[in-house]
Amino acid sequence: MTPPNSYVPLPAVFVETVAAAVPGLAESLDGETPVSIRFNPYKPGTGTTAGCSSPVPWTESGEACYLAGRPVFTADPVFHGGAYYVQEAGSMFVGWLLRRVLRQTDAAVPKVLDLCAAPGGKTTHIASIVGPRAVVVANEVIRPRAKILVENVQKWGSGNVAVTSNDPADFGNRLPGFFDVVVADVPCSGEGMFRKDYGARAEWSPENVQLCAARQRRIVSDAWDALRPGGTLIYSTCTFNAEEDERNVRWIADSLGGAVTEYGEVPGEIVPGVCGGGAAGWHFYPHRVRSEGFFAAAIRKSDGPASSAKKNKTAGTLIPLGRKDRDEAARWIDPEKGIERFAAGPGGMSYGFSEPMHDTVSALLGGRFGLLYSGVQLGEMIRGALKPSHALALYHGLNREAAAVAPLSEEAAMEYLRKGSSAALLPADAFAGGLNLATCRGVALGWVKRIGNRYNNLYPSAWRVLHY
Ligand SMILES: C[S@@+](CC[C@H](N)C(=O)[O-])C[C@H]1O[C@@H](n2cnc3c(N)ncnc32)[C@H](O)[C@@H]1O
Repeated sequence: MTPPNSYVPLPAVFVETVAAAVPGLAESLDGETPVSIRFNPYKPGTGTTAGCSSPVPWTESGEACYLAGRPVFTADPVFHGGAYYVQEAGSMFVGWLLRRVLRQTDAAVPKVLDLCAAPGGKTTHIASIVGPRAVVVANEVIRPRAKILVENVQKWGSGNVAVTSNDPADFGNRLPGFFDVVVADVPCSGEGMFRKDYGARAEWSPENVQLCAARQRRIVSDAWDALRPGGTLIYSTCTFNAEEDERNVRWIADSLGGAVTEYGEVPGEIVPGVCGGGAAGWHFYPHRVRSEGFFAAAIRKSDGPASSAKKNKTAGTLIPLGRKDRDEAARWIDPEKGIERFAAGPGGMSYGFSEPMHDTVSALLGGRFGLLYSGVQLGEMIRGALKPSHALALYHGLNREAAAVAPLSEEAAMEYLRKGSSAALLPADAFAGGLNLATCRGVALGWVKRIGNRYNNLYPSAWRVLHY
């Protein structure tokens, strides 16, 4: 058996076919991998900018940067508080496209479906761009991966994401015309990862490319009806070959009914894919840009009536909190951050939603979607008092007046994230009596409850930082 990431040569057929068509590509796949991070605009000024070397050219000012080296991210407390996301630079181009798509949409509050969403790189980026009152439905069909997606969504703390775990066809069948934008970051043959992941080289074969291309077409066509007429599909892969990239884009436009959108002003090093005579999508080649391989395209769905054949008319029911519980819930939330509805959810938990998120969650429940998370999980309401959940601690709109704030040093914060209680690193007098919000460099990390000279570290056991 090949040990993890031990050297594997580039597949010969790949070199002779895909790479031969792009001079310089094969050589670049043995070079250094750039490291880049994207900051959380909902938690401004809290990420580490110290290691930034230069901005990622296709992002907005201050949105993302390359780092001079690769720090141990797990040893940085604010990484666990969602201050930034470690994301491949090319993948951030989805944000570049989304901004242009949204400028052309007439939807006042856009609804975006991120169809293949785990672990959440694009989801957190989309949630940052669309604003707190818009709605992102992040879907991941594979359950264990969907759990990681929930964790990353909670850490990001934007409050505008619902997480589902469904087959793409469920969206096409049960929510026709619901979304203004669908992002399909489809599973692919991973040629763009050949530089940093030798496992991807070992798994590559021409047959697998064909299988991936067919699966990608199936995923997109299954979900296509969920996109409203005039809405836009953003299609992306982390591979170079035309089967999964340009040819699939052409197939989507021709067979499903849409037009490939062109945008000017793209940074020059990004190579437009050529398809059917016109530009169709953009290629990120590692010998041209500081990025792993990536491809993205935007396809505007033709105007026409929304499909309604299989429309599910039953809206799900969210049970609103009674007045007293609602007042208690509202006390924990900054009223400026757009949470307008409070409802009881599964497991005795209470949730906060913007109005558009409330409507979306109702539609998802009505369509019997596997809803794993939505809006802001507030916590458990026990006899009129909220026992706040961990997700609320990480929500950017938490009212910091609702509990004492305990600012921790880096060392103390790491001890907290280890779920430790060392008297030397994390003494009880770091906390006020009762409930405390543990923070580091202003970023919320989680809750601590102090009773007398003892305290309970309430960081979730499942998230405990074990190695760094
Ligand atoms: C390229 S990854 C997504 C990465 C993610 N968008 C991000 O930026 O963090 C593709 C995802 O598609 C999921 N997937 C695999 N098979 C699928 C299928 N048949 N339908 C939908 N999604 C699938 C994988 O589990 C994986 O999470």
